[in-house]
Amino acid sequence: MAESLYPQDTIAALATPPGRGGVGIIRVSGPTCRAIAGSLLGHYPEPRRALYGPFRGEKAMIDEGIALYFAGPHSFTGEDVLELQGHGGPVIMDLLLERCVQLGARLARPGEFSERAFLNDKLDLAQAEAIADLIEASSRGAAENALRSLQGEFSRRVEGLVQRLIELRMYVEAAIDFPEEEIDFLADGRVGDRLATIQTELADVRAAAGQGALMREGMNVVIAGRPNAGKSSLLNALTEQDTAIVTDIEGTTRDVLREHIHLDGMPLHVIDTAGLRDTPDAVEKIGVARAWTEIETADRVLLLVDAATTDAVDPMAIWPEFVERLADPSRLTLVRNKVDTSHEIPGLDSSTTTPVLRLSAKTGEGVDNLKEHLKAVMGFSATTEGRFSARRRHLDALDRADAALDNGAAQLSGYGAGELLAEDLRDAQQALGEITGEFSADDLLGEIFGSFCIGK
Ligand SMILES: Nc1nc2c(c(=O)[nH]1)N(C=O)[C@@H](CNc1ccc(C(=O)N[C@@H](CCC(=O)O)C(=O)O)cc1)CN2
Ligand SMILES: Nc1nc2c(ncn2[C@@H]2O[C@H](COP(=O)(O)OP(=O)(O)OP(=O)(O)O)[C@@H](O)[C@H]2O)c(=O)[nH]1
Ligand SMILES: [Mg+2]
Repeated sequence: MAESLYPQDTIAALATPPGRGGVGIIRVSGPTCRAIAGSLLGHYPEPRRALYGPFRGEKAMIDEGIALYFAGPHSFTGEDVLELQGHGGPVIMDLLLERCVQLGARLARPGEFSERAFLNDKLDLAQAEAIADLIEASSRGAAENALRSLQGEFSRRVEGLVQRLIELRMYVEAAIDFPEEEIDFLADGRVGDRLATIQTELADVRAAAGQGALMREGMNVVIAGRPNAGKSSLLNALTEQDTAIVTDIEGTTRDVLREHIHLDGMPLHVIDTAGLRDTPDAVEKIGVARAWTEIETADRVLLLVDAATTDAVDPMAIWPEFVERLADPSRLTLVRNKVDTSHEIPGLDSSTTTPVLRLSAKTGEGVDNLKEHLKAVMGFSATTEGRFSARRRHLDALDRADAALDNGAAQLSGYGAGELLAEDLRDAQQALGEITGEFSADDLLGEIFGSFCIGK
């Protein structure tokens, strides 16, 4: 039986997607696995050896399938694990699961297998999250990144940083504790040098994690503007599909439309909105309010104007109220549409404060320039080297570690306060430890694993 730090009951769940499939797998983990296997199969299975035979129900045979047994701790969860690979029909799977429950298992919560693997030190938290990211990956690039994180690429880099921080803390704390040794560590450039090295490495990890999070989550781009500017036409041009209704009637689009595309593997969520105007129409009013909600939360806002209506390239000159309502105008790109009629040269003009893109949603000229521009503003680079998947939670932790180190560096150069430096180093270490789950609150674990699918 598994020697688990956390003695647990036995859990069971369908590991394959619900519905019909060639094969369906029920996974069971916990101390009663062996007994369940004995009752179901008629004898105890040998670990890690596929066993073909009948799965017995209480009275009648349930299925003829393959059983796989892993004796803890050499299993995915670190506990005893039994897999029942049967014919993939919902009735058979239900009967098998019900039988496991009769024999002492309970139904697993979402993510509970991975949670046990984490609690039994089979995976750290970043690796466990990478499993979910791998399953949810929406592009090859995202899947490759998740696999690298699962294999420990991200964790190793974080742990490397933690190791260096520990060494530096020991040095600084020794100097505080034994002032009589007269290690004037503040004058001693080594502390500053080591701190700077850690900061550089942290900056590298942050950049890589930022790319990883971008590949996982993508960016929200909202197309906004007056009625008839060509917003829905641009959505269709970007997705290369006839998704949105396009007419020359103002107020055609009322609902928010969302489409998902990829730019070199980066997910792009393109959002078409109702044309912004004051209107007595109750339905259109709601559409305009929804458009604003999207504009306020987008990563990037494309303010689309019909180039025939204005020569201006400064959004403040075109529509000051719009710019003022944006919380952060640096998210804005001005798109001058319909260059096929205005005869402007399509492409990006970044000589202005707000970047200006000229294109024609109708002919498609300039649309590729827009795609390049979107990748560039998100800092997306197409190299895959050294990349790994990361989540917002990880970026937050890296940001906090970075802020603590910045503080520490200021203490060192400004006041020479060793105690305060030591505290900042500890804070940085703590923040990094949250990534791998070395320090983690129960509610955080609940939140992370609760978002996994059942059977994972
Ligand atoms: N049938 C099946 N396929 C699967 C899984 C599974 O649980 N069952 N996995 C589930 O996600 C993934 C594979 N992950 C696994 C990870 C560790 C171990 C395991 O037995 N580890 C032991 C032995 C390691 C070894 O022999 O090198 C250990 O860590 O001690 C098994 C599956 C994908 N494919
Ligand atoms: N010549 C030309 N016409 C365009 C271009 N883009 C859109 N149009 C036309 O402009 C009109 C309005 O286009 P839509 O895409 O429906 O505009 P919209 O901004 O979504 O309009 P609302 O949904 O009403 O807010 C249609 O007749 C389009 O064919 C373009 O690049 N060139
Ligand atoms: Mg529209």
